[in-house]
Amino acid sequence: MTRLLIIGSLEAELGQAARIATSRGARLRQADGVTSGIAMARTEGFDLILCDVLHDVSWLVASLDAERIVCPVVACGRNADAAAAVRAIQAGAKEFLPLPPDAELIAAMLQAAVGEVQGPIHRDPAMAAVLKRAEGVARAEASVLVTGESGTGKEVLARYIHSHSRRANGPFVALNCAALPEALLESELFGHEKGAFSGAVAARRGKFEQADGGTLLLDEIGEMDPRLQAKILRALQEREIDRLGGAGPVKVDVRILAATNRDLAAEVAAGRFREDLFFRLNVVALRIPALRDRPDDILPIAEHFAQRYAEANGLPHRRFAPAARAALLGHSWPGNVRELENTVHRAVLLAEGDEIGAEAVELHVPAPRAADAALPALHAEPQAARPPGVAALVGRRMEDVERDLILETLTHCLGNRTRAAEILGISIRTLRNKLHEYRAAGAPVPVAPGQMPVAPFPYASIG
Ligand SMILES: Nc1ncnc2c1ncn2[C@@H]1O[C@H](COP(=O)(O)OP(=O)(O)OP(=O)(O)O)[C@@H](O)[C@H]1O
Repeated sequence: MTRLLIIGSLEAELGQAARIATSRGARLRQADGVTSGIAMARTEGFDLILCDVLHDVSWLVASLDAERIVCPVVACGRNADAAAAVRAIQAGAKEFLPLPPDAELIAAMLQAAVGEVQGPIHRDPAMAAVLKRAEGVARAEASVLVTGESGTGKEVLARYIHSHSRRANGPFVALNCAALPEALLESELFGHEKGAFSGAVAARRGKFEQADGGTLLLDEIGEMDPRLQAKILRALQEREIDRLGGAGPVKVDVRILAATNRDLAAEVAAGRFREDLFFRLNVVALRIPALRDRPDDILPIAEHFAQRYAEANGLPHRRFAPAARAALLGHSWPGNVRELENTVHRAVLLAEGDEIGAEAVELHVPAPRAADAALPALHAEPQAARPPGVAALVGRRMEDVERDLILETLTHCLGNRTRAAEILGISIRTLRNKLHEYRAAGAPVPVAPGQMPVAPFPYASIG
């Protein structure tokens, strides 16, 4: 069920949008203005916010961002012209919905907000086996640990488990444990009371409370600090959490799914991950194979995205030409499904003619490990054995070379932070902190594919 917040008056066309959304199964809340909308978003989880352009969309997006409330905002307005759509997108809205509303468009938005409802697309027997196992465990209450390389579809599988569980009508809440520094992650997980720390201007429910009655996905759990691991363990064992600054424990009824692209058993052996928590999470383990190890999935997933991005960009649906299919099948997909999705998205936009030809399928050949490529060995070999290009770096500041290497690697990984951190051999948290610094200094930082605006109308892609 999609949890929708509408900011604006429900009289006239916006009320019509609200009726369409509820008839499609959305749970609706309404706020008269941005301030009350943000207050609601702080305490309740929403999958989507629809905001009338009569209100300050830009302030809404900036406030959500500042409070780290992750929720897509769709702006909507009457008598919409291209300029109104452009302004909304520039203000940070994900899409623009012209009023009066189109029922199909609202249905598509609701579906996109909760992700792939039909579950992972697959044809390969290796993936079919994983899904069969997932369905088998979905109805149990046990924790599930989903592992697999970055971009293989761990979150998609977690949603699939939730939608096949007894909790399907409850909320599905996901949190990326690598995205935040420890102190923020703690308040994000467990919530806080007003005044619990400087900056806690209002009380806020954490993800555990937001997921009450449903499922909480702890993504990239391998990155979590040991002190927080202990708190997660307590939440799992006692079924209660402590808000920061709270007077007493709060009961929560949450099923935990965890995902990681690390080898958690090895992390336990290395003393970086608590063994007791590992056993608690690893009651059922599901490993998603890399895309190169399930080649029969490549074309069905590519067709799916070709259709989806053609629709989203107002283009006709075209099939892949035989040479394009061969190119897709011949690639090793180091970025897995995320890379395939991005490649197909680009191919749909680049293709000319009645089919998507091989020339529109731009594939990135994996680079050698950055550490091998950029740095000379300690016991330097004779000049000729050095990686090419290193001599050209002499005279540059270490800091600048590091920044260029990080941004170049991220571009190579199509904006995928997890993959870039893997290649660079640094933690995702370090990578994110560095990107934050670079962005603050005005450097252009590549955007992750999942964050690329997908425009339902040709003009909404501007901004
Ligand atoms: N089988 C699939 N069918 C359709 N879409 C898929 C499938 N697997 C993955 N995707 C899409 O690929 C992208 C990456 O998937 P997802 O975020 O679930 O991967 P992940 O393994 O959790 O990545 P990370 O480790 O980087 O967090 C998403 O846009 C998702 O919708």
